[in-house]
Amino acid sequence: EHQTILQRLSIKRRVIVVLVRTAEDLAKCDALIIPGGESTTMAILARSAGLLEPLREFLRTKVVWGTCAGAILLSTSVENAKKGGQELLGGISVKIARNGWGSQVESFEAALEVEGLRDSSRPYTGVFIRAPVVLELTPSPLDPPIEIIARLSPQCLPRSHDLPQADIAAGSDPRTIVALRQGHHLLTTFHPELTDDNRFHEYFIQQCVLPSLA
Ligand SMILES: NC(=O)CC[C@H](N)C(=O)O
Repeated sequence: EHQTILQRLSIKRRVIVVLVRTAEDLAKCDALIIPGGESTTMAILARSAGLLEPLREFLRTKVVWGTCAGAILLSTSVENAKKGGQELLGGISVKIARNGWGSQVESFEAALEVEGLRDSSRPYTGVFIRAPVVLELTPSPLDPPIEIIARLSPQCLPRSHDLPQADIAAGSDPRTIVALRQGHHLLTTFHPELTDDNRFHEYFIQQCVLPSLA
């Protein structure tokens, strides 16, 4: 789905999309999207494909965007990991909870206002499927700062939420954060590839990837 959207973007510079299954595929890339799926399985498969270390190395210098399970892999610490643990790649200094809004039946959509998106006052539909929840921002003083680019608004929180009203109203609860950037990485807890709206992928190419190649 990410590939389909990237290929239909109308930007001047052509984007060549490669599906990454091996370290050789990865070596061809300037930037990477780690898609949704199942983070524990993805980490196990990445290990057996010999991709974990190449991915960690890639993260040190290149642009990476993690969506949903990909966002979990990009985090530095995880709660609610499966028995046996969860290997992470790290790269973004957040603590995240797998399935933080509940199970499949609690999946939901929410209208988001995303900072920096083209036509940003037009809501962007976030699709949340067994989505992770950001529990805490944990940058050390030496880490690049974290920029929050979208939060769930009080009216759009899923029914399963139990967040304190005062913190939601103040926009200060980290659990309402659904998109953020740190250094050259981007994290979204929802699935921008599952909408017809190209704007998030356009943002990724224009605001994250192209500047890194300049
Ligand atoms: N839609 C998704 O990517 C779900 C993520 C899944 N809950 C996980 O833990 O990996």
